[in-house]
Amino acid sequence: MKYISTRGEAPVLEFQDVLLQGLARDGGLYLPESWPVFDAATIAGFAGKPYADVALAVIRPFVGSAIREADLKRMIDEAYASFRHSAVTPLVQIAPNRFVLELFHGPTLAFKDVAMQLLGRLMDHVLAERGERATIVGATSGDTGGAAIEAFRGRERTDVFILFPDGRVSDVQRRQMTTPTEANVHALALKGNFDDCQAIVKGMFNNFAFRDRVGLSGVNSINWARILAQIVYYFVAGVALGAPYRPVSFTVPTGNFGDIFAGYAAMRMGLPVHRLIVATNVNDILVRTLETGRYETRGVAATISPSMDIQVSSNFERLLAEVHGRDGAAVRAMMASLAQSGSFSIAPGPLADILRHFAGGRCNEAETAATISGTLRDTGYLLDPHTAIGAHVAGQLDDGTVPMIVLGTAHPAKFPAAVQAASGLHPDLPDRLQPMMTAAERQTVLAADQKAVEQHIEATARAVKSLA
Ligand SMILES: Cc1ncc(COP(=O)(O)O)c(C=O)c1O
Ligand SMILES: N[C@@H](CCOP(=O)(O)O)C(=O)O
Repeated sequence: MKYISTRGEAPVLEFQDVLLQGLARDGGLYLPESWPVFDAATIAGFAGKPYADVALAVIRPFVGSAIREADLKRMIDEAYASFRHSAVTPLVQIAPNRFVLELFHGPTLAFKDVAMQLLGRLMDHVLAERGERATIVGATSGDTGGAAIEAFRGRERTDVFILFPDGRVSDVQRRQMTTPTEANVHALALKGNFDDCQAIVKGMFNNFAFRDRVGLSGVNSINWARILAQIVYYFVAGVALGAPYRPVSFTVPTGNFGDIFAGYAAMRMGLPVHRLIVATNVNDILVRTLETGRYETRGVAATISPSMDIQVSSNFERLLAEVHGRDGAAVRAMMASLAQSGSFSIAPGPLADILRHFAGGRCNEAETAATISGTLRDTGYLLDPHTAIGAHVAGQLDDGTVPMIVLGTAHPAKFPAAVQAASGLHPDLPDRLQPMMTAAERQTVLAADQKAVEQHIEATARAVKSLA
């Protein structure tokens, strides 16, 4: 399988290089040259199979001959053995024809583990084969950072630097990043918001001299392998509820558009998907875009669903590339307008294409809290604030024709203050995570300034390398 950039001007790459690159050198995001398509019999055959077996079947066509099948299988088996539920991503029914797909049974209690546990192993494998090291960077609004650090801590071939907005993540999220003691882990608290962190990460990828000097790799969902691993659970959930013989719908708590783009990919690969519903908090740029065809950034408000406090939604560019027939010039024009004026418009044809599959709804702070308390009262099920946004929007937009699957993106114990305020219940962390709540923290506070971050990384990454 070959990969091309959404902006059409970066080298065409094989899987191993896409895995290590992160952002394409033209500033775009990599997409597979074509979508592998499974026939109905193949999809039906996923029913009842272990998660890791479905993962191998879904992921293998994208990897091709880049990694030996036995190695790929071993890494997938190991990645999902680290999950605390035998189904890996179980479905729980919360209402007639409505389900939560629990994606938070991995080591850091968020859906990011599903991809990151595999990504860490894949990167290590490719780096070892090449005899190389990499400097991993990531921007986080809370969950990607902890999952990345968990996946890469102590790995010899990588130093991992995570940029997070100081004071804007939950205590649990921060401690997941600041308490690991391994020398290759670096938590950077930036004086800004998530969009500042993400812009600095992208800026570092666009600084080719720096990028090449430190061997930069990215673990945000700009990295295709992140999306790839997330496609799997759409198939697993879909077949559990009747696909390919009947369609299903998904409502996805959305920020960077990575998770829901994985659902779009599953649909392109043959999964019958009735609708993909984007659910946002009050930072609703994507919902406004679906309503008006105009993508327009505004300030970011801090909410009780901090992981979704995002304006610049990276993976929307992948969808734009799809609905513009992979026309790199069209994507470049929209992204240039975004960089210059903070906005761009989508032409009526591509917008209609998007709206054939996607709908969107928003959920404010009071509605989030009311959904947590109402769902607990009616069903006994405790939602985290992000999943609650999905549940609320599903309630608004579900047309009731097919099973609706709400993606359960985090465990409520990651956001105990918000959950307790809404429901009166204090969700406890699992015992294995309790020690970090009293462990010493280690972080570096920096201005939200690309140069400052680059200088810190260059100095620190070299120091760690010279110890290795
Ligand atoms: C708990 C949680 N829910 C939802 C999201 C949004 O997912 P995405 O950025 O893939 O749209 C995130 C962050 O990415 C998250 O951490
Ligand atoms: N919500 C995310 C933001 C980064 O998203 P990613 O999927 O692009 O890594 C987080 O929790 O960090």
